[in-house]
Parts: sequence; structure tokens; C-alpha cells
Amino acid sequence: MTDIRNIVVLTGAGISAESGLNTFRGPGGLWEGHRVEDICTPEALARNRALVLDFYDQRRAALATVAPNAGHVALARLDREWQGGLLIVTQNVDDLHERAGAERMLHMHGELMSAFCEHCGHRQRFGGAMLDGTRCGGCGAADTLRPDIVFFGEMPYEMDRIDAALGAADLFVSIGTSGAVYPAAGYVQQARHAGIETLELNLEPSAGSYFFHETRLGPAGELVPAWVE
Ligand SMILES: CC(C)NC(=O)[C@H](Cc1c[nH]c2ccccc12)NC(=O)[C@H](CCCC/N=C(/NCCC(=O)O)S[C@H]1O[C@H](COP(=O)(O)OP(=O)(O)OC[C@H]2O[C@@H](n3cnc4c(N)ncnc43)[C@H](O)[C@@H]2O)[C@@H](O)[C@H]1O)NC(=O)OCc1ccccc1
Repeated sequence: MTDIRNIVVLTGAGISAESGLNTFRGPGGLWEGHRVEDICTPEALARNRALVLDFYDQRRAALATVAPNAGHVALARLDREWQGGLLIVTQNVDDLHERAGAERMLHMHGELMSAFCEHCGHRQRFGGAMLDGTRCGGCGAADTLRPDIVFFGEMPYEMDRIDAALGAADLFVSIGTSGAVYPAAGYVQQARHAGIETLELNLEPSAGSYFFHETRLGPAGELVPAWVE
């Protein structure tokens, strides 16, 4: 990594799989038993608030039963020791990157441990069991809080910060993602067009593998520590 200064790392559900969190599309995946549009769209929330809130309450509760794995820990170490630029962009709504100690990171699809008020827009940390009935810390309303999650059809968070980091990057690394959801799935092409080195670390080839300079196949818990080494 001689002339590499600025790195952008994109992570997906695959980096949290070895911690015991389901991925989306794999066997036993999160979407199994739920059609995405029934659970992860603004229309679904309007149509069946209880179902959507329960889905995210369950995932939030599961967070307390898992811990970061060697992949998260290795990225946190890179964050501590890398003198150049680094931004970890995660599609994951779990808090395992932070719990491993990563700081130069952002959640482009939101966080389970956060909620925002559809009435006043107030955002608040939320680690409780049930979001429904929790009062908004801003306007005090009782049933206006929704999971701070980017649903399909909604604009992902921090797009400018991501584009700026990609614009300054020398290396783009994608870890544990199937490359099925945009705009995240388009970053490798964006990186290639900008002449950036690209590396994929994934259990199996993804929809975007074709675009990477190099793809290493295997579990993130092994590949990421080896790459950071
Ligand atoms: C289905 C898809 C075709 N649809 C979209 O992409 C849509 C529509 C769309 C937009 N542009 C397009 C262009 C073309 C086609 C469609 C679109 N996108 C949107 O709606 C986005 C919003 C999408 C965000 C939705 N919210 C999520 N998450 C939060 C909720 C929640 O988490 O519940 S998406 C959610 O699904 C995606 C799941 O993908 P992965 O994380 O990759 O997980 P998956 O299970 O699929 O794969 C796991 C991988 O890991 C590997 N793996 C498994 N175990 C391991 C292991 N142990 N080690 C290593 N790897 C491993 C496996 O091999 C596999 O490859 C993640 O992004 C995740 O966050 N918003 C938007 O476009 O707004 C307007 C806009 C935006 C920008 C500019 C202008 C306008």
C-alpha cells in the first residue's frame, strides 16, 4: 500500500454475519418471510406501523446478544493506526463498528439505536425494547417516532460526505456486500471511473465483482485482519 493515502471502505451485512447477525439475502436472511416492500418502505410504515416497528425492535434487541468480530476489530485498528485518510461507510444499521472502536465511519442507511420524529424531525438515541409509545424528546408527541432507518425510496444519509471521500480516495475496499442495493452498489464503478484502486473482500462473488481490480473470497473475519496486517 505504498502510494495509498486515502481509503474508503464500504461494508455490508456480510461483515456482521460472523457475529451472528443475519444477512439480507443469504439463507435465513432478514428478508426471508418479509417482502422488502412490506417492511422497509415509507408506504409500509404508513400502512402497518406496528409490523415495521416490531421488525426493528426485534433487530435492536438482537444487537444486545452479539459482539463485534475480528473483521470489525481489524477495521477499528486500521482506523486507529492509519495516518492517511480513512472513511468507513457502512450499509449496516447495527452498531458493531462503533463497539469495535471505529470512529472515522458513517451509517448511510441509518441506525437501529436511533429514532426520529416524523412530526418535528427531532432525532434521539434509542436503545429500548419498544419504540411505539416512546415520547419524542423534541415535541413530546407519543406516536410520531420512527426507526432512524433509510427505507427503500428514501435518500441515503451523508451522500455528500461519501462523494467527497470517494473523490479524494486512492483505494476503495468493499467488504461483505452483495452489491444489490443502490446507490452503494454503484460506488465501485464511480471509483473505477476516477482511476481509484478497488478491492473486494467477500464470501462469494457479488453483483459488482466484475468491476473490482481484485476480489478475495472468504469470511471477513479472516480476510479483513489479513488485509489490514
Ligand atoms: C433492491 C434494489 C434494486 N433497489 C434499490 O437499490 C433502491 C432503488 C434504486 C435506486 N437506484 C437504483 C438503481 C438501479 C436499480 C434500483 C435503484 N435503492 C433505494 O431505494 C435507495 C435506498 C436503499 C436503502 C434501503 N435500506 C437498506 N437498509 C436499511 C434497512 C434495514 O437495514 O433494514 S438496504 C439494506 O439492504 C442491503 C443489503 O445488502 P448487503 O448488506 O450487501 O447484504 P446481502 O445479504 O444482500 O449480502 C451479504 C453479502 O455478504 C456476503 N457474506 C455473507 N457472509 C459473509 C462473511 N462471513 N464474510 C464476508 N462476506 C460475507 C454474501 O456473500 C453477500 O454477498 C444493504 O444496503 C442494507 O442496508 N434510495 C434511493 O435510491 O433514494 C433515491 C436516491 C438516492 C440517491 C440519489 C438519488 C436518489
